[in-house]
Amino acid sequence: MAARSKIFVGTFVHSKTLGELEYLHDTVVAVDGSGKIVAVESNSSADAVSQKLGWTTDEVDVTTTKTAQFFFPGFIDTHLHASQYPNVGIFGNSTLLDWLNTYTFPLEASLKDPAKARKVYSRVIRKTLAHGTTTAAYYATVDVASTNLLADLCLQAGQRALVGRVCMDQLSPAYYRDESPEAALAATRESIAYIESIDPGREIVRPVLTPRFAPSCSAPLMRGLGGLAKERPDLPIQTHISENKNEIALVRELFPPESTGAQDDSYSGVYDAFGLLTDRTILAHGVHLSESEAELIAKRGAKVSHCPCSNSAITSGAARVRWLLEKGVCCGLGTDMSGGYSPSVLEAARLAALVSRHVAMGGDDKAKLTVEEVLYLATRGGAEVVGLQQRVGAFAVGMDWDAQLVGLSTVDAQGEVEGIAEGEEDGNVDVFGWESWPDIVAKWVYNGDDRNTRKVWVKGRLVHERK
Ligand SMILES: Nc1nc2[nH]cnc2c(=O)[nH]1
Ligand SMILES: [Zn+2]
Repeated sequence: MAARSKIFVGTFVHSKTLGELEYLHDTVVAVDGSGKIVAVESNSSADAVSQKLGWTTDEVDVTTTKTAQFFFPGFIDTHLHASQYPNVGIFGNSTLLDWLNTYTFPLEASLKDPAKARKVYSRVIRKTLAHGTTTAAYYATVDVASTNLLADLCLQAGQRALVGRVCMDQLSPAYYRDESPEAALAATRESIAYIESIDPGREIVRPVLTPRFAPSCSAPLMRGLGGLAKERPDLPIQTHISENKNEIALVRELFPPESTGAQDDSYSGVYDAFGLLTDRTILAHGVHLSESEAELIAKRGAKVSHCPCSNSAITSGAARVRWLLEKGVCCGLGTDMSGGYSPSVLEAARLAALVSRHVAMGGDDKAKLTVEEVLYLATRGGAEVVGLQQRVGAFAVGMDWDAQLVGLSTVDAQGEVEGIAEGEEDGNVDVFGWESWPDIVAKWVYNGDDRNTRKVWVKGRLVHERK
């Protein structure tokens, strides 16, 4: 049975460009039973739009914003490890390579247990949806069955997702790696075939080629994955790059240019030599890229997932987002759980703003990212990073309704939060009534959290409602 049509009325905020948010007031957005936006009309009414579309009022659900509420596009988390969710906040004083061995590989390996995988994956999907993440680019684990389970659970919960089986055949403990390059490629094909079988139209879930990072993959595995990427030009690719200085030194040691045929000894050159640096490639981190690497990435059209929470938590460094953008590299935001401690893209946006200020304090004042810019990265930028810019990230006719209803609290004359009943929680972002809309949005970015994410839809389906 087709879903009911929906009409949304009130204030809508979304990115027009990197530097500009558009505020649409007294606006009506109509969404058909397939989840597509079929009308965006300002200064109109639900009745007028329904009539125009030939919809009768009793077949339409209407949702209207209240004071200090607005619709915002769902967030796109361009990089996170579903399998690492139980470890959020657990990283001590570690840095990347010891963090992987101490905390990460043991947990990921343990998700071979289907009951444990179900428990973790069900929760991470619920949690990220509750934070407004409507699209997630997930890494699962090496294990095919539990990777496929993650795709099943995303589809059931209605979270749009790229789901990747992690390819890794070297430099991790023997209990957690692919047995050979051939085994890794066969397992990857198996997982791709399964994910494509459960959602052949790629409406909600799709597979993604996932070489963990160069140090985890032998040259034959990288070559095989490059071949698969060529054979399947429709598949996205995700990996890590240039996150940590010891990691970069390791890549230089493992892949000297004479062994790969690369032009130089750069990290980006390694992926490029194996055919993995493409316009479908999502590169997480990119903290320590050189000028020539950024230029190569831009030339290939590969994208960067900026992960400020992770880069700060495991002391990887401060990625220069403005510099990447000016080089013409498309960027989005990643929570990188559990290198990052938070499941929230709003937190990633806030930290992107703060980290950019640290870059600015290092002497490059124009490095500072504005509220408008970090929200662009969280939505439209992220959509481009994962290759879904035609479908999600903004409100326009022809795009899918992937959205969140954001609600802040309003303060009455006595300084009390309005509309809070006895026993209910108090507001966390207070709106006094005299703020401009840009100020309201800035307050949300710097003080908001999942308490403000009142409802979330993916492709027109209500997938989360805050009780
Ligand atoms: N942050 C992060 N970096 C990585 N590099 C290789 N694997 C990982 C991972 O799981 N997390
Ligand atoms: Zn990661």
